[in-house]
Amino acid sequence: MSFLELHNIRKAYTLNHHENVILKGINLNFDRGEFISILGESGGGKSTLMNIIGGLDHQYDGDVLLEGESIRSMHEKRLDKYRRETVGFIFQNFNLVSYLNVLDNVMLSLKMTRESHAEQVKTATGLLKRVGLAEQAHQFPNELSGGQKQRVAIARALASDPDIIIADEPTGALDSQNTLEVMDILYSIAAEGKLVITVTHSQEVADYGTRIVHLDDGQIHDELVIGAPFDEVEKEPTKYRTLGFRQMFKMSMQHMKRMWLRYLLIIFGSSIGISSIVVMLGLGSGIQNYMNHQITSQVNPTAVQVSKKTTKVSTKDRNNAKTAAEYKTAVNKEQIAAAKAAQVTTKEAKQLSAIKHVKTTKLGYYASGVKANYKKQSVSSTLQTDNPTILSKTIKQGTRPQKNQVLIGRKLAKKMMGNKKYKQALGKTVSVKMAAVDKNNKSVTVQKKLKVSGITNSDDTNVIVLPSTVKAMLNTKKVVYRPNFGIVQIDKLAHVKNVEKQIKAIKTDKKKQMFNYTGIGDLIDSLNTYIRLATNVLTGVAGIALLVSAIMIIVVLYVSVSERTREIGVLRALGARKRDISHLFFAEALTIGVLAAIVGIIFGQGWQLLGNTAIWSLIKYPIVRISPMAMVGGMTVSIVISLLAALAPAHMAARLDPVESLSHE
Ligand SMILES: Nc1ncnc2c1ncn2[C@@H]1O[C@H](COP(=O)(O)OP(=O)(O)OP(=O)(O)O)[C@@H](O)[C@H]1O
Repeated sequence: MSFLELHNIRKAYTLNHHENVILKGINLNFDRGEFISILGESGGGKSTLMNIIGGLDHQYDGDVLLEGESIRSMHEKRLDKYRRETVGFIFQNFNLVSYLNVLDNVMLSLKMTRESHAEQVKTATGLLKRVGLAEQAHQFPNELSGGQKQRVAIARALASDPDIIIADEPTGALDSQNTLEVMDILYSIAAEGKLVITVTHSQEVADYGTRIVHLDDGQIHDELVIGAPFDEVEKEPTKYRTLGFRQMFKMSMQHMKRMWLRYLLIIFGSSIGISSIVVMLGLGSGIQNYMNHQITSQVNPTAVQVSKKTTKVSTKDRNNAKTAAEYKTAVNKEQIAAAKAAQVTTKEAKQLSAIKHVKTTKLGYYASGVKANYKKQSVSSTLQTDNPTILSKTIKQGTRPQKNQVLIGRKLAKKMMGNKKYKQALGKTVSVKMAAVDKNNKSVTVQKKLKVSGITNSDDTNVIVLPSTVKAMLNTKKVVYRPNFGIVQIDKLAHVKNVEKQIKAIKTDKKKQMFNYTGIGDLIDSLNTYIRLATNVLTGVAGIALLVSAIMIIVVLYVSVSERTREIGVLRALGARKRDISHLFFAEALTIGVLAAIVGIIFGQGWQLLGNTAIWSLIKYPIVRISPMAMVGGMTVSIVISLLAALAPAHMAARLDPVESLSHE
């Protein structure tokens, strides 16, 4: 059994329904230490045969046996391993990776060995020394002569220490001096006990071999042994591994660095989409915060004022009254009935407190038809006991009322002191007068002098006092203090709507709705929902920019695949797996995604600064607020979009046929 055996290899191409047979049954045996020259005319099928031996082409009849193992029946993974570990390719047109320097081109093969990085550099440097290129290690392929390029290719083929070196027209593009040098190197490789198979149409080159095989018209015409094979040399077994994502990522970086302008533009383009999304989200949350800030600076949205739902008081007596006295009595009765109906009891307050998410229920007293008298002026007012719906921040002068004190609306202060001097109302004494119903169901008027403790910024004539003040006022006429509203304090704005629903659901004994409520929590909640909706719509519109950037990434990656087709062929010939090839493009997409997101977020911050500075003089509030969540979201969207955009190009690259890739023009 020979080291490598070709059994009846037959290969045909079908073009326009016409079968063109290229190899017509090739039988050959090769051993280690042989330097085989396959000599033949152009178009005779030499390269086709090399691709079959090298495991790049498996569309043929017959078989290739490596130490008895059929290459034809090798599954993909084993075939990758065969190319990685057993075969080293040298091509007529060198096929160096243009964006890698000489050392990195040689290292490409070494990356598939388990040597440490330092060992790999040492091996690669040693190989470059051997082919006479130690000085050029850091030059790029376009800075080398043809002969130098081919020597780099030889060093790369040797790097993984393969058993077979396949050289397809290695001197085809070289002058005679370089041909001589390259053939000398190949000869020395064979002398180390490796199997070297070269393809040539030059008799002179073929004469370097230990055996010349004439291939013509797809057949072996004759074989000529012109030298003894070299002895096998014992060698240390090399440990191999596949190219990992890290390696492919590094290669992508090197490629992107070489093509920096293209990638800079695409990153810039994609970042516009990301920054628009981030800014839209920031604007949405900024507007929401601003509106909430504006509203909550005036009212407490989580406090709901609850009062009894007014039932119709019968006006029968009033309508039937015959005398003025009867009419007055009837009205008095109506007032008593209304006051009674409006009363909120402790038991009912407990019912309100029992609702989920209600923190407290505080009872208070409210009266309309109140008169606030100061000097000769009498101003119509409403009285209310102090409660959490009155926010301290609305008190612009003075403080909340203590006992026998009153907090008044700005309008009342203006009426008392005049528009310009209204602040002077602070500390003045106002006589507050209101009607009440006493124990004997008689309408009485109660009155008390109260000191102004503060002025609110609300434009009304309201007077706000402590319950104890009202109690004392009512007590002057022996009227019992009966609260007629409740303030329900809810734990969170989001629960306001639900609590309000439940307040509405509380029924009287007669199955009628018991309470009415006033509060703006549900309004704010609805407002927030609308703002969120508008933000989402705007973000969606900004997302169109992302769609455009996704298309740009797809186009750039397709261009990249097309430009790198040969490189893909070389990588496959060196033993890279399909997965490694697709990783090459996913790594590019990932880099674009991450960098576009970073640039987009920086742009977003810039827009935020610009927008907020521009609007500051107007509203004194930062209207754009890019949250960390929005930034994380922008980053995620950018990466996901880029990776999705890479799916098709990466898939296409991975599926490229190695032979076709290598012959790509
Ligand atoms: N993909 C293909 N489809 C159809 N025909 C092909 C294909 N690849 C190669 N051929 C044909 O196969 C024949 C052999 O090609 P091959 O490259 O093996 O020849 P060669 O002996 O290496 O020639 P050269 O020395 O010029 O490189 C040629 O006639 C070529 O036209």
